[in-house]
Amino acid sequence: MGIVLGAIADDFTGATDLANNLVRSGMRCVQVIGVPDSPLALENVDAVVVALKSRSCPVSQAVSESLAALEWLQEQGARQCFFKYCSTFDSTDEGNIGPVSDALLDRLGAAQTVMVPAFPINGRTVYQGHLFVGDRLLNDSGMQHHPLNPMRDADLVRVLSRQTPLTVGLAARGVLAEGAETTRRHLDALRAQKVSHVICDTIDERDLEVIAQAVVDLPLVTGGSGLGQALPEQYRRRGWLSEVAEAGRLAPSGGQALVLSGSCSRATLGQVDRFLAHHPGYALDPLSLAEGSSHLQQALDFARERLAGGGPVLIYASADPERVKAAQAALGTEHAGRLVEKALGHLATRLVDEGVGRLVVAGGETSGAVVSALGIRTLRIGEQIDPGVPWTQVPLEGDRPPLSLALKSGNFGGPEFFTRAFEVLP
Ligand SMILES: Nc1ncnc2c1ncn2[C@@H]1O[C@H](COP(=O)(O)OP(=O)(O)OP(=O)(O)O)[C@@H](O)[C@H]1O
Ligand SMILES: O=C(O)[C@@H](O)C(=O)CO
Repeated sequence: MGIVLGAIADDFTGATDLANNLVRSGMRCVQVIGVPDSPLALENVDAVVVALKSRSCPVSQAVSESLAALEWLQEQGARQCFFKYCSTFDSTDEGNIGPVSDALLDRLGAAQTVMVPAFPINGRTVYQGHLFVGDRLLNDSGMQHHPLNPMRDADLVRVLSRQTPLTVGLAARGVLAEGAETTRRHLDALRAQKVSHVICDTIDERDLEVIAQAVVDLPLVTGGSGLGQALPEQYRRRGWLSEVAEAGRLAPSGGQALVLSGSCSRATLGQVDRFLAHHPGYALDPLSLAEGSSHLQQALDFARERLAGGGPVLIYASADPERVKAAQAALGTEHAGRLVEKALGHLATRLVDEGVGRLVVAGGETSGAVVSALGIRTLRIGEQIDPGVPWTQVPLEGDRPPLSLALKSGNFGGPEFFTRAFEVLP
């Protein structure tokens, strides 16, 4: 018997977020970085999340990597496929949510999928197809300033329709309120009208349960990690899960404590400010990084000195929208981002080599860069720090104890996240 759920996540923090919710709902889950090129031991595993870095790359690359992940997950016997993207629907008019979903549907020979980005516990809800972050519409939530994929429209039917030639429809709250059977019939009716993508309203956990029940037999579901919290119960009812697993407890960790932040999201900016009130931090500036290696060397020296003094230490490129815009105007958006990601990846490898054993990374793209630089292939999910962000554990080479690693999505975590993370760790 193969795995029950095979998930493809378009970034690394998103993958960890989904894996965290699956584990908390009782699935035994492994997260892998990229499509594995060697066989994995998957006994006693119910779900595998393949973490890609396909959110902001060219469409053709996102499609081909996602299809390769699907093929691998099918080889592992996955009964259902889950395309995980951001709860703030991060994408542009070109993609990648639409084209990747289209390609997955086509490869699976399926006529329809649902789009369920909501994550109510973290304030992401959808009503009449409009995405809210807390009490703000998406386009007024700070996401309109995102460095790579500014979200300037909260109407997801409209947003997705710009990304796909297929027809996009809506399962509105009124339908969900009638229960799973009515929702399933609504999906069937839309399918008969050739609606391939159905944006689902979701205002609370109950809606997620209804959706999960209505879509458990679809070959492909898509969305945020909220749906991942509700699906395991449906798999259990189908008898597909053999036992209720407990979220793994990680071995106690040691080593120096470091935070690397490349996220410019509103929540991260607040967390950076709070951390700096009591702890040392060094600001990386893309314009100075572009001038040569001395700025990065200064950051490294700063971190070494402060880590030796006991830490935790923060190195951050996180900056307000004006400063991000200025750097992007001078360097180009992609180049500015790449300079920052490369610098943080370099700091991570050097400082982990030198004794950092507890590492928090903020930002999805940033996490992708850091995890790739560290050559990490698989992650074990451990204690949750805040909703959507668990500690994970990664084996290190030689006889070194494993690295404790937390990958924080830009807008996740409470204001004191960067200090709280180290308090939660055993
Ligand atoms: N000062 C800066 N100027 C320009 N670009 C920056 C700056 N600081 C960070 N960046 C880039 O902005 C991007 C931020 O994306 P990232 O995914 O890491 O964070 P996020 O969007 O807040 O997180 P998430 O995707 O989890 O919501 C990265 O590519 C990063 O390198
Ligand atoms: O869904 C979310 O908000 C996160 O898991 C994420 O993908 C941010 O990068």
